[in-house]
Amino acid sequence: MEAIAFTDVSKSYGDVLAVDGLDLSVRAGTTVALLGPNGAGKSTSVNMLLGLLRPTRGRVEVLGRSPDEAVARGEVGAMLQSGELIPELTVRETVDFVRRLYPDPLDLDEILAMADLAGLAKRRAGKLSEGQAQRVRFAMAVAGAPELLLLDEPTAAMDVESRLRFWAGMRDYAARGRTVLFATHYLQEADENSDRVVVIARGGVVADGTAAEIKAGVGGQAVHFTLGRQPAAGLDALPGVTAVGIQAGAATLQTTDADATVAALYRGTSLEVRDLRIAGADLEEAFLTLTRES
Ligand SMILES: Nc1ncnc2c1ncn2[C@@H]1O[C@H](COP(=O)(O)OP(=O)(O)OP(=O)(O)O)[C@@H](O)[C@H]1O
Repeated sequence: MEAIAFTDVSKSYGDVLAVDGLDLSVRAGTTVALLGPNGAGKSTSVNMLLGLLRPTRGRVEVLGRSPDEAVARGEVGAMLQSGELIPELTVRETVDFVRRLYPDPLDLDEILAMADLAGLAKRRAGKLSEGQAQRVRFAMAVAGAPELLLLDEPTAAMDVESRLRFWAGMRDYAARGRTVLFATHYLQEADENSDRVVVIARGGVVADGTAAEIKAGVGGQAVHFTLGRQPAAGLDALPGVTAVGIQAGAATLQTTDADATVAALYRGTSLEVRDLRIAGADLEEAFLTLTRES
């Protein structure tokens, strides 16, 4: 069963085309990271899944229904980029208030434990740090035990420790067989917390797979070595080389054929090459290659 289905979806704001012919389906039970640079169309896509925005063209389905129906049935939980809490209510009161709106909510203490809020249950919402308030928003999003959980840049205001705790809570929820889609710019978060990474740029999908598949698909390698004060002229003409970077006497050659590049570096130049190292493209390089404006 598909939890999410975008079929040839476009969304324009006036003459800005924010989402451009998006086709994406997500099987129930999967955790998907929607990764993309600023303005790629992530929030617009999430808001269409919630029925907050209507597509200009195409069809959006959530759990086999229209977004409005799925939301009305309490099947979708969301943590959006903003959302004020009621400052006078305690954390416990806030979460309990929300869970009572749903037909079959999770147990209150279970929610507080999952969102790592048990120690803050009596704190008034107005006294929370921004990272703590984000954990309350997460608790509110899972309170109704939704089949589909949507998280739009959930860790934006969190420090390292809060992030780790947050992702542990998210994985706990996903492990119950629920579908989770989260939007992020953080490559590492996408890599570590999803089953599938969908990279979007300019409103469309530019790569889709596990983080390992995306890295392999870009296929490039990097040859690093110490150049010191020797001249760098000619490095860009070596076989396979697509880009040359020199920083503080250290050279990095991006290449499509590391063997040919290294062979030519030793045989075809008179450079004294030291500390040579070959590395696969990491997700960051893959992301930059995929989303570069051309
Ligand atoms: N209400 C709006 N009116 C006009 N243009 C908009 C509106 N909302 C978004 N846009 C534009 O649509 C494009 C996609 O925006 P969107 O917020 O979906 O991207 P995003 O991937 O979520 O970006 P970010 O990572 O910065 O949150 C951008 O060019 C943005 O400027």
